[in-house]
Amino acid sequence: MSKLSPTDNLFQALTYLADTIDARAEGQTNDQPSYTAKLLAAGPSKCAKKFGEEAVETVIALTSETNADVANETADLLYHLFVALRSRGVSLEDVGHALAKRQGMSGIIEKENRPKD
Ligand SMILES: N=c1c2ncn([C@@H]3O[C@H](COP(=O)(O)OP(=O)(O)OP(=O)(O)O)[C@@H](O)[C@H]3O)c2ncn1[C@@H]1O[C@H](COP(=O)(O)O)[C@@H](O)[C@H]1O
Repeated sequence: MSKLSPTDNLFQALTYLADTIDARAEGQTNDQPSYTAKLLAAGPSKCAKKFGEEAVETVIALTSETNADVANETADLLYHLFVALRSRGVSLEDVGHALAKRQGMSGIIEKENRPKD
């Protein structure tokens, strides 16, 4: 079997994480207490708050900590984002569609073409 590229690893890790969060949301555990289930049970506002806390920790790492710290904080951030999305019923496919619509479009031109208030 051919070796996975770093991109394949990231994709597989994100897919595995999303599937695990889905499983916890559906009550599947591995006979250990589940942090994901606890967070989801607390509701979307709590999930959003935790995501915000992790975002601040990621900003601090980006501005003043090591690259290894940045990678770890980013992993926390992605986990909490996925849980927050699940708590709101927004799927990764929904996010994928939003990203696909933007492909090939300059961010500067998109901003210039936004409806004016
Ligand atoms: N990637 C993660 C992950 N990243 C961070 N965390 C947890 O997020 C929590 C954040 O830490 P905090 O100190 O902010 O949490 P806290 O103080 O308990 O939070 P509050 O009191 O504010 O609610 C810690 O308990 C971390 O272990 C994660 N918990 C789970 N996962 C993944 O989700 C899978 C399922 O986890 P369980 O749902 O726990 O089985 C795991 O196998 C992992 O793959």
